[in-house]
Amino acid sequence: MGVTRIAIIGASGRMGKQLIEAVQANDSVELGAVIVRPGSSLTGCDAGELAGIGTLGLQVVDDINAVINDFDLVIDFTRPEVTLNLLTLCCQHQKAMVIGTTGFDEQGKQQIADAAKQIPIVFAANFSVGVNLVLNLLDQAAKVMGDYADIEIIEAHHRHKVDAPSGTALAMGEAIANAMDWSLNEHAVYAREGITGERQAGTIGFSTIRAGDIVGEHTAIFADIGERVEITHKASSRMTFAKGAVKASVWLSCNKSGLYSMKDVLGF
Ligand SMILES: NC(=O)C1=CN([C@@H]2O[C@H](COP(=O)(O)OP(=O)(O)OC[C@H]3O[C@@H](n4cnc5c(N)ncnc54)[C@H](OP(=O)(O)O)[C@@H]3O)[C@@H](O)[C@H]2O)C=CC1
Ligand SMILES: O=C(O)C1=N[C@H](C(=O)O)C[C@H](O)C1
Repeated sequence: MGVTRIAIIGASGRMGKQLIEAVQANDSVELGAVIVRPGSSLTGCDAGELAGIGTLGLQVVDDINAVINDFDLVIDFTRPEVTLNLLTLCCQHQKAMVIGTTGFDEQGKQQIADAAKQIPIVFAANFSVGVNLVLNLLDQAAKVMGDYADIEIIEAHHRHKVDAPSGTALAMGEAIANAMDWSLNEHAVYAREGITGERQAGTIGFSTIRAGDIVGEHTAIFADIGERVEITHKASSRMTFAKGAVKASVWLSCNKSGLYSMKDVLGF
């Protein structure tokens, strides 16, 4: 089998540019297509110039149909509406997908699961090794402390982030809820304001910070009277996520249709 040819959609974005660089740096894959929003002023420019890594000789396009034969797999870090449109096209043309976009509602997640019956998809709210390790640690912490400790998840991101809580915070909540045999929706407290009353036992509280250029920070607290455990992950570079997405692409190119997580890719 040849080298996997990758298309990057949303190439003008914070993650899009990092992904161009990460694909270019990995010999197991090659950059097949680089796509921006229809009508974007970046159309026609060089993909390497867009990413700030010098000239690559690959032109940025604004119509994925124009490059449909130039790639095997799409990496998508965009917005839910972009991802959901892309699912149909990828199913039609049998293209694998690595999806890092966050902010889907239940219906959107179901559409991804349905598409994965036809094509291979890795879908993860966070492609870093560290966060996926944290998801495992949370399972253990919840099993030991979850039935008596107060559980809170705090996340902090840059001022441009549009969804809250972050996909990672929700994945952390899911990991804890699964360990406790809870439904996250029934146990989550997403907002507190005014006279809230005392904290209810058996809930998972979420708090969100949006400030400056924070790349992504997540903490889960398990607090009892007299002691507390805090499990924290801090990302300091988006390249961590981009390298993880490329690793997932290489792994996915050897796998059949199905819905996979980053934990599947990392093997834990
Ligand atoms: N899973 C993970 O590990 C990570 C996930 N993320 C997630 O990735 C997503 C993107 O994050 P980030 O790169 O910071 O966001 P940006 O806003 O920087 O990038 C979004 C990209 O999507 C494009 N886009 C948005 N709307 C449309 C549209 N309607 N049609 C076509 N293109 C569109 C934008 O184009 P334009 O520039 O023209 O607006 C841009 O290229 C978010 O959901 C974020 O939460 C981020 C980091 C890590
Ligand atoms: O929007 C971001 O920046 C990030 N989004 C992801 C999320 O919502 O969890 C992952 C990472 O924390 C950065």
